[in-house]
Amino acid sequence: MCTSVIYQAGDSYFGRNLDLEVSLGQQVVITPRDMVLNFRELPTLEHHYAIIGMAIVRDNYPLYFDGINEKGVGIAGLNFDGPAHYFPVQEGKKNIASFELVPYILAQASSVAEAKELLTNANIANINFSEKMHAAPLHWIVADKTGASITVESTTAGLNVYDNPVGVLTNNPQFPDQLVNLSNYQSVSPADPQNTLAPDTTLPVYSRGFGSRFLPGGMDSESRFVKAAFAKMHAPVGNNEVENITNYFHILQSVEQQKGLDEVGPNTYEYTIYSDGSNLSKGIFYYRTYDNNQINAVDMHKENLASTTLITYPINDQQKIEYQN
Ligand SMILES: C[C@H](CCC(=O)NCCS(=O)(=O)O)[C@H]1CC[C@H]2[C@@H]3[C@H](O)C[C@@H]4C[C@H](O)CC[C@]4(C)[C@H]3C[C@H](O)[C@]12C
Repeated sequence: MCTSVIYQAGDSYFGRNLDLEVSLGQQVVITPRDMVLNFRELPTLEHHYAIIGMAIVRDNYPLYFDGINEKGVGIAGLNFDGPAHYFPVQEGKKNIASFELVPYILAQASSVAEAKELLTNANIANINFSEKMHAAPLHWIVADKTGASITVESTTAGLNVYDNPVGVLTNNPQFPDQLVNLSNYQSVSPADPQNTLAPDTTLPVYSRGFGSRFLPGGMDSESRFVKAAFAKMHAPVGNNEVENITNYFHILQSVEQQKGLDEVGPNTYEYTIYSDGSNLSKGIFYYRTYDNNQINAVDMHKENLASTTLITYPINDQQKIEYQN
């Protein structure tokens, strides 16, 4: 499972938890402005916005899991196994392979509104990256530095682009159903509840956090959607960048999957392999991993974004304990 969130705190922060049972060897990858981006069914982009995100590189192509661009737009792909449906190439449409959607949007959109425009008359085409690497069943959240966000889902009904009023995405079911489910939890609150059940009877509030008593806590995607929405909606705004990114990771940690809790096969467990969060205004990409709680950062503006070749940073996966004696 995965969870993605946009959080506004002066600047906006966007990223995700990547939950899977096996690490795919991802790296932090910068695609500079003048690296030629080829598409299977769309014109080549010789120049475009610079991109930073988590990806694997195959045949010199960045297969992004999630990323942001220098204009403050972010996008993440999350599993959508079952409802996801991609179509054959259709004449007269913008045919985008699912693995191209992240670079397609980030290379060209400077806002969610522009991303929507890019998606009009689009078709997510059922094109595999290679014989060995088949299209993954995904849906996507796109967000920008104003805090706006949309959800993009391609199902048998066609391509749906929904406004995302909560700025959260997990996995199944389809996005409108996630919002219906969220309604069930609208009375969940950081404050103590009002006794409307038996107002004339004294019912003790025997614990702090009583208002969040009915918040779901499972690993499943509906539970994570509700919990992440609650954590994000009530997250404090920090006084500076360090406080904000710290708050951001606390939101993601509220739905982090510890090893051993989500069995996806005999003795095989899905877990939060990495969490990342970017400052959409400053172009700084932060991440932590399951094995390394320290926050690491790559600032895209410290690289030559006018260059023509991919820039990669290996993941810093070693736990660093600061011994105090
Ligand atoms: C598995 C990842 C999503 C994580 C997630 O949502 N897990 C939940 C699992 S579940 O609901 O509980 O089943 C997705 C996110 C981005 C995906 C990758 C990116 O789309 C880039 C390429 C695209 C290629 O078509 C397939 C390999 C791939 C490298 C993808 C592998 C995998 O499907 C990734 C890594």
